[in-house]
Amino acid sequence: MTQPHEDPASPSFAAPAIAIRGLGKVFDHVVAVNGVSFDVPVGSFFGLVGPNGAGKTTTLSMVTGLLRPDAGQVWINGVDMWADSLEAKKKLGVLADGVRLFDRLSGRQLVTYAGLLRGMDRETVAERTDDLLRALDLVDAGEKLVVDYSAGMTKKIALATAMIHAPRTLVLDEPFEAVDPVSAANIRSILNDYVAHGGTVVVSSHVMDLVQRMCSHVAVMARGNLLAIGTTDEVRQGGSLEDRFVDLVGGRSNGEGLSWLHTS
Ligand SMILES: Nc1ncnc2c1ncn2[C@@H]1O[C@H](COP(=O)(O)OP(=O)(O)OP(=O)(O)O)[C@@H](O)[C@H]1O
Repeated sequence: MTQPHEDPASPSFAAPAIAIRGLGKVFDHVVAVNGVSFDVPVGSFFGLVGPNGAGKTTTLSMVTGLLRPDAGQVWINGVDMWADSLEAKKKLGVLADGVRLFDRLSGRQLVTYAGLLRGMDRETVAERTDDLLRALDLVDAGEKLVVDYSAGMTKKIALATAMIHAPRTLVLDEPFEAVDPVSAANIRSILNDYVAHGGTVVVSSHVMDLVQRMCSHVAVMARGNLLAIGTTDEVRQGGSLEDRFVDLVGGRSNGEGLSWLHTS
């Protein structure tokens, strides 16, 4: 199980990839995240799921140092994100939702910039940029400005910027959104390979089928609370993850009240 039992600040604590304790955020009286606590084990492929407005992006933004929590703490491989952000951020690669990219750069320039910003030498950055553009099927688009990319291409180039420095943990908010099926399969195999070699991946997604097939662990959030957490098999309890998700979250409406939409 991935529910926390120990204090991450204790010296005997075997640091998970991410430890979250009592994390909370309120926006204008809306409780976006309501004091959640969980661990993401090292080497796991961890899915964070929940309906629209559940608090997934807010949680991931606080985990990755983009949004200051109102309450609680986050440790990345044992390093306190908000006490030592610089050190904690070195261990992370982040694909954030809705964050602007420098889109007047070409794809190649953007990935190169991300590598240099991480303090890598030019030669390694150039080699890895070539590898990433090839793996993500962006070689032809490498010289094109990011502002002219499609939504899926933008997602893929942002993913490349998150991976260039070979972080220990990747936190990816909706990495498959708008991405075509072939590119999604390529991204999945890159991520599977990364996990097989000791990396940790956290993804948020609305696609239950994908999460069930891909993730070793799942957390289900709704209205800022954690409803279930564990290995994917523990959470789905023998059924499909989608059925379990609907059971936990509720809210099926069957289109009631929309009879005016019927054409005959
Ligand atoms: N900057 C903000 N200002 C005000 N309210 C916000 C802000 N960001 C998020 N919220 C609110 O916090 C709640 C959680 O939003 P969040 O974006 O974290 O949900 P989510 O689970 O990522 O949703 P989705 O699946 O639709 O992306 C929502 O009620 C949202 O309206």
